Amino acid sequence: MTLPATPPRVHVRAPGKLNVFFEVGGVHSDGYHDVASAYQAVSLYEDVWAQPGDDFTVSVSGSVDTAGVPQDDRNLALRAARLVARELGHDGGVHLEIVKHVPVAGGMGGGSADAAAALVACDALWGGDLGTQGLHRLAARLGADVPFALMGGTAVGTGRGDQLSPALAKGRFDWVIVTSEHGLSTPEVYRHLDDLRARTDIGPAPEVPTVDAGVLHALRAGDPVALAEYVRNDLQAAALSLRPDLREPLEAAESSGALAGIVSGSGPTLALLTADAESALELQVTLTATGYRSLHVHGPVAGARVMAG
Ligand SMILES: C[C@](O)(CO)[C@H](O)COP(=O)(O)OP(=O)(O)OC[C@H]1O[C@@H](n2ccc(N)nc2=O)[C@H](O)[C@@H]1O
Ligand SMILES: Nc1ncnc2c1ncn2[C@@H]1O[C@H](COP(=O)(O)OP(=O)(O)OP(=O)(O)O)[C@@H](O)[C@H]1O
Repeated sequence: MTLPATPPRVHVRAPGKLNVFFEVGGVHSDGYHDVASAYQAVSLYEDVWAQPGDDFTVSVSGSVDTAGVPQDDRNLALRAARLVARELGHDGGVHLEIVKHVPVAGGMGGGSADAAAALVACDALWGGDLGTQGLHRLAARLGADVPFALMGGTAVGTGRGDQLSPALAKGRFDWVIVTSEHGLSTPEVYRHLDDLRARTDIGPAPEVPTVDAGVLHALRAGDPVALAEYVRNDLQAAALSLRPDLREPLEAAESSGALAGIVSGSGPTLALLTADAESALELQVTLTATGYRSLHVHGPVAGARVMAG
């Protein structure tokens, strides 16, 4: 007796990210800003399963509120799948099953992780061999954060944030993240920063955004205390202006043992740096008892990769 063939199914996991340091320069006519980012991939993951289908379809579930995630052609992972199909000349479709753990519109690049995972999954499913460079090229067409979700680890991103070079990081960094019920729109936060720069005294955009050498040194040394001196995010002023309620948990964290606290990317998730895993656990317990939704994560972790089974 022959058993019916099980359709092939590829499982890829991709990480969320924090911007340990983020400097924003001037804006171009296409609406994009020059940036300098020190990215770190952290242990909060998106899982994507890809299996052959007649059309391009997606289903989304997870441990976070997924109500804001489109399940049609606007879904970034589905757009990634279509790009791979076009690139490989593949004429079938795919069903993507996404299980999300990264907060939606939270500033941790969850949609970008889904897209990176879909690129890798579809390339594997259809027997393509796009390779690191081919995948990176497609990733950059999908969004500024997508190439880093492919690469993972710790890296410096310039240009739109998509021109990457790996950064050395020793050991692990323990972070507590504080999540919000409602997300922030990335373009709106960037626009608000431009507006604040034009109207207030927060200072002008840097001519050439650059990651401070102190950040790279602290990462290389595996020294969270030194890193705390340098963590910074230019989008923070805009995110806090749009969401003043974030000031309270930031202050609470800093008085409860965090070495430093910043808004992650375009927010509203907060990233709190701690000395080690034990301190992170203590901080998380304190913040949870105060009523904040918090999670302990660590970085760096690997980028999008195929999982066994
Ligand atoms: C805030 C960060 O998450 C930090 O890593 C990224 O800069 C945003 O990356 P992303 O969400 O992948 O961004 P995209 O989807 O490419 O762009 C969304 C919008 O964000 C703004 N954007 C994004 C990246 C960049 N360097 N400058 C920008 O001004 C633009 O308005 C753009 O239309
Ligand atoms: N697969 C996806 N997962 C989540 N959001 C998606 C996806 N595809 C499209 N989107 C849209 O993108 C928006 C931003 O989602 P995402 O969760 O990536 O935000 P983010 O983490 O703030 O992004 P970033 O930090 O890269 O700016 C969502 O509000 C949603 O409308």
